[in-house]
Amino acid sequence: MKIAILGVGNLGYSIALGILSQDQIEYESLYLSKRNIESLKSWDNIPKVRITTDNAKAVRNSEKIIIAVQPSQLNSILNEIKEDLNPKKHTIISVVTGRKIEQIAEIVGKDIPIIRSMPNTAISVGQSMTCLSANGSGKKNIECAKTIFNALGKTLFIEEELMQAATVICASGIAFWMRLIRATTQGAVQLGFDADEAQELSVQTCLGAASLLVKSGNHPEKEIDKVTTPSGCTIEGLNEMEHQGLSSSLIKGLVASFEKINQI
Ligand SMILES: NC(=O)C1=CN([C@@H]2O[C@H](COP(=O)(O)OP(=O)(O)OC[C@H]3O[C@@H](n4cnc5c(N)ncnc54)[C@H](O)[C@@H]3O)[C@@H](O)[C@H]2O)C=CC1
Ligand SMILES: O=C(O)[C@@H]1CCC=N1
Repeated sequence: MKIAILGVGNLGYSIALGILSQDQIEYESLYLSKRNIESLKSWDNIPKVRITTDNAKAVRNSEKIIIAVQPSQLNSILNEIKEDLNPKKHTIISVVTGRKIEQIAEIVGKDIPIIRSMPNTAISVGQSMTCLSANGSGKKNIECAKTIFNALGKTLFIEEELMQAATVICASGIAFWMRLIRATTQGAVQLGFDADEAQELSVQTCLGAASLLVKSGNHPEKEIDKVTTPSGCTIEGLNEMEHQGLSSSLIKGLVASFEKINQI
């Protein structure tokens, strides 16, 4: 596979880190393109990696074109590369929030295979949850996107109309889970732990809770039932959190995020 990432900012950088650190992705070349390449200078010596500001050159020398720019930058980059795109050679994989496959096809043409993808920043450590959707010709090439993103976490193919919801749950979700971890860390400090220990306790417990569900496939309440001793401290804490609106505030936050994303 010859891969290009156009727009190596927060997410593009995380994807590049993930590709470079996973041996399941066999790439012949990885072109990394951004406007100011100063921050990527140290990557210049990595075998098969090419750093450039020339998007068209990156496209000419690649097959899978991952576009990771801000929504407002998308049209200009598509206009820059459209003459170099060939439907028999290229697949566009856009991770741009809120921009539909149809909007990309309007600029590059309907024949170009287009895959819309929504990973999250945990892709840099091979633990992304990545949702994918595609146009007609993109669907034929979906395996290449799955090869990349399955090596960097898990993937789910979804209808494109669910992509905004997936963005909130999975991409913004990283920030939401970070806040929950931070809050439990703050609680642990208040209860007597040093900050470093508090974070370790919180993070490992979070990982343990997620791992229990991954391994068992159980509903969270089944695992909660195992922890909540009758009249015990867990149910006391849990009920107080719910009286204060824990589940309700999380759901309202997700819905607010979803409403905002539809305006982007
Ligand atoms: N940060 C995140 O967790 C996630 C971001 N996204 C989406 O991914 C996209 C990128 O987000 P970020 O990485 O956070 O943005 P960013 O602003 O950090 O990165 C964008 C990069 O593209 C470069 N760029 C802009 N125009 C260019 C051009 N014409 N040619 C080459 N490079 C160009 C910029 O210099 C910058 O390095 C956005 O659409 C965002 O909504 C999606 C999922 C998660
Ligand atoms: O906050 C945002 O708008 C972008 C989309 C998902 C993650 N970051």
